[in-house]
Amino acid sequence: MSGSAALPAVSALAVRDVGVVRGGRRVLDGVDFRLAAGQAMAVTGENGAGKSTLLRAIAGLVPIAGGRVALEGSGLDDGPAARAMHYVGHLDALKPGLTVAETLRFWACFLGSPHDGRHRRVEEALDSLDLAPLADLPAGLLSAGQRRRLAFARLVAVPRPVWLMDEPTAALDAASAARLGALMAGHLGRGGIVVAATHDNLPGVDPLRLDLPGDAA
Ligand SMILES: Nc1ncnc2c1ncn2[C@@H]1O[C@H](COP(=O)(O)OP(=O)(O)OP(=O)(O)O)[C@@H](O)[C@H]1O
Repeated sequence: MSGSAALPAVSALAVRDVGVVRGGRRVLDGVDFRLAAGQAMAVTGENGAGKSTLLRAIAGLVPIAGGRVALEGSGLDDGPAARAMHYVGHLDALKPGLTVAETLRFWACFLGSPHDGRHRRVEEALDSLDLAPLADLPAGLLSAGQRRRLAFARLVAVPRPVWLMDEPTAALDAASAARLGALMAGHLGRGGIVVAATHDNLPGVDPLRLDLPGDAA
């Protein structure tokens, strides 16, 4: 397994008493946890409990109505720090006309640092998610599971310490889920942090658990 890049330092992700209001309704209330470098959290709860909302709030994609999100030890701990995080949601934002390799090159250039060996990282990303045989295929022709693998390849192409993953194993077959598990385990081993909303187990990872109540109202 590849993806051996050193990560920018983050000693912990602290989510302190976070609340979120959506559509005039309180969806999350008093969510509070801290993950140290190397730790993973599986966020569970019934449909509508707020799992996706929590990930998006941590990523700074939806406003929080109270509390705070901090990346300790990074110098970025005053509020959400998007450039230290990857958010991989349900909808894989892929341009259908770009090939798999072009997509990864675009991400590496657009999101990565100019000094972090972009070309090598793109090769690593193709390899890590078994995408090399699909490198020249337009993203619009990929199957659901292949699209998902391409979305996760971004995590390798652009190293960031915090991975926020919404239903990461959805649409993945057993072999791809195992690859993803190995990728997550490697990330944690290098001091990364993972928060995953999931109804399933996370293969190869033994996460802490946060079960959101069904109705925070
Ligand atoms: N843009 C929005 N505007 C208003 N309400 C929203 C919006 N997005 C989500 N919600 C509401 O927020 C609540 C939490 O939704 P969320 O998608 O976070 O749940 P979830 O736990 O991820 O669900 P699932 O398991 O079905 O994916 C739901 O009641 C949903 O209707």
